[in-house]
Amino acid sequence: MARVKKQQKRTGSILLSRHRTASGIDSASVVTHPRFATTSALSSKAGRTVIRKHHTLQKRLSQAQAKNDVEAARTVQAEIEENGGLEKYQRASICGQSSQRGGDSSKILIEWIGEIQRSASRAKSGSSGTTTDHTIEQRLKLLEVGALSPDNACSKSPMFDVRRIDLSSRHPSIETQDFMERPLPKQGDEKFDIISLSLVLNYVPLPTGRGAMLRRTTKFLRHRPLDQADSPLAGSFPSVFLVLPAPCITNSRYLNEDRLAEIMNCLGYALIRSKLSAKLSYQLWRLNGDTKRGVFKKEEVNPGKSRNNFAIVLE
Ligand SMILES: C[S@@+](CC[C@H](N)C(=O)[O-])C[C@H]1O[C@@H](n2cnc3c(N)ncnc32)[C@H](O)[C@@H]1O
Repeated sequence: MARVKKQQKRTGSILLSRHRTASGIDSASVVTHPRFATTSALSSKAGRTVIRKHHTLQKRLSQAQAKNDVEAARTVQAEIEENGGLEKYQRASICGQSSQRGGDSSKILIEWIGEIQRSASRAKSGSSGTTTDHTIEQRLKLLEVGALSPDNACSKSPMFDVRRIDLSSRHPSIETQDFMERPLPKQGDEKFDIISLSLVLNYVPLPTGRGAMLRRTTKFLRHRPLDQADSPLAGSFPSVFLVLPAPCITNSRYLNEDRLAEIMNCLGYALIRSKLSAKLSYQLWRLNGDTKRGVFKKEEVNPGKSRNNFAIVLE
């Protein structure tokens, strides 16, 4: 029993090292063995507590690391492990994805692509007088960053050819990889039509790390014949599917829809679809142009005592 406990703790610290890499603070490159743990259900309240605590501790860890405070970092890391580490956080997130608890965000992406196809079909038949059934000629190459399982809606859809990565894989079809360390594509066929960042940006503890993650997405997207005018998907891809907890946009001192749009526009993105539910903000951003070297600091855009501090900084 004691041995099992020790093993769990060690794994937790490996997972944390990978997380530190994600925030760009510690470049230690550690590859974990894939974990195929079964998911025992957590109650909704317990799951939310685990998730909230994990985020808070990760932020404290990053702050301690930024100050080179080794002792504080060690203490926080021990607390993260006590809280179950990334493994328990992922389990809690999987429970959150179940349809009883808000569901799988990739369903919204599929809905939107269906709408885009239908409106393109209508436009085309309106101009030619004939009805055209537009289907996607080529599957869309999707990079799912922060993939928890291969069973979500986008994985089941024939529309996509999905590549999945996560800091810690829970399934053989998910690669253990930090997106911030993924080698840059050397040629077009290593790029993607869509990158999904669903509840991943808010996992990154520091505002500068979030900006860097958004900037990095632009390097993995490709413009290809889908963009040609007769494709039903012209004007919609390549893009980033960005899902955030709603309060990151609706109740932050440092971020609102306008500020996010300014940041994304600076990176060359234009908003083509969005939806706000009670819990989540879903957005589809098309990469239109070149990234500019704009700088966005942590500036108050929405003052108020009851606001949160979620921010994105572009350096
Ligand atoms: C809340 S879960 C999101 C899961 C799922 N995408 C969803 O929408 O429910 C966040 C996941 O993002 C992963 N993640 C965070 N930063 C990452 C990075 N830089 N590269 C790869 N995965 C990352 C974490 O390991 C974690 O499993």
